[in-house]
Amino acid sequence: MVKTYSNVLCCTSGFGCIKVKDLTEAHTVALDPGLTSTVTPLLHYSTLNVFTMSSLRKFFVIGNWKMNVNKTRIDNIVKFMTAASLDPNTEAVVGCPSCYLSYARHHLPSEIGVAAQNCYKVPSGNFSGEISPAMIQDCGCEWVILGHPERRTIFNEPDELISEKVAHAQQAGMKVVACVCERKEDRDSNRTEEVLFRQMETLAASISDWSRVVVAFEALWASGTGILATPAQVQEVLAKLRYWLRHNVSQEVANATRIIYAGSVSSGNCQELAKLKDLDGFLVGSAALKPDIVDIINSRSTHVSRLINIFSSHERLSKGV
Ligand SMILES: O=C(CO)COP(=O)(O)O
Repeated sequence: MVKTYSNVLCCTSGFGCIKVKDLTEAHTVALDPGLTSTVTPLLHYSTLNVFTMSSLRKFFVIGNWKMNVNKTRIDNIVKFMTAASLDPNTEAVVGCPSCYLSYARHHLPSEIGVAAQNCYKVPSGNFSGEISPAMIQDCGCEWVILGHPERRTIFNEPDELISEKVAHAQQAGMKVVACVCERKEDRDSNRTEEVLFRQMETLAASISDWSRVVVAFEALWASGTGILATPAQVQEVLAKLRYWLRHNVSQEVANATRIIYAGSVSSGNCQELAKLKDLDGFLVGSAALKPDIVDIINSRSTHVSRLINIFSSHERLSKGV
């Protein structure tokens, strides 16, 4: 029996990640008798995990609370996030209003990161109403969301200012969720690529350490509008962003950088989206205030479990059991 899977790597937790074959995105693995003999020894480990290429980038889910929480609501979110079993293969972070950063950090388990939703471009000074990366770190938090679509569109933050903020946050040692977005009029006028690539260009100019950056793409036309982006639409844009990284930064950065999607992600659509080849997680708004965020954090585990099952049944078949 010959089965073909795309971009499959096998890994045992005891031995770290073992590449079955040096796969590029274009390769496929044929589980014919020749290759099966290479794969089979690995299948004997009980802790076998099977990953797609995209799983080399740890799945990343950030629930952005925006301006929708108070202490009581945070307590409630902390309760259901703490009680749930969260997939350890997902890096989970919450985006918290600045006045509650310390409170959220204090109450959430340390495995869940806390991000500020914005910051300014200098460490301190006479900038009423602003906070700095140093202040966020002083609250025990290591992440910041910059260039969020609401900052870009409601507060008219230009690319250049966002770029300066990213540069300073990186210099200060923060991890950054750098956002790019597409409006309905961009899509309607076929300007998606042009608009996103322009945003990527100004962002990239300010990034000194890509290993501490997650790129978030938001389809603004699919956020709070009742219109959902189809998986094909999401994949198309994420692939374009990865292409941009490959051609304008490097192959390594394109392979390693997590690109996540935002726009009405829910417990209903997350599993389907989580299978997309270039999707490495989600930036979640309204569903982050509800227990749905747990399903979204766990949306990949079902996919991985399914792959493990496929391999387990193949192993049983090859043993004739
Ligand atoms: O802006 C967003 C996350 O920051 C997206 O919000 P929704 O998930 O509510 O569409």
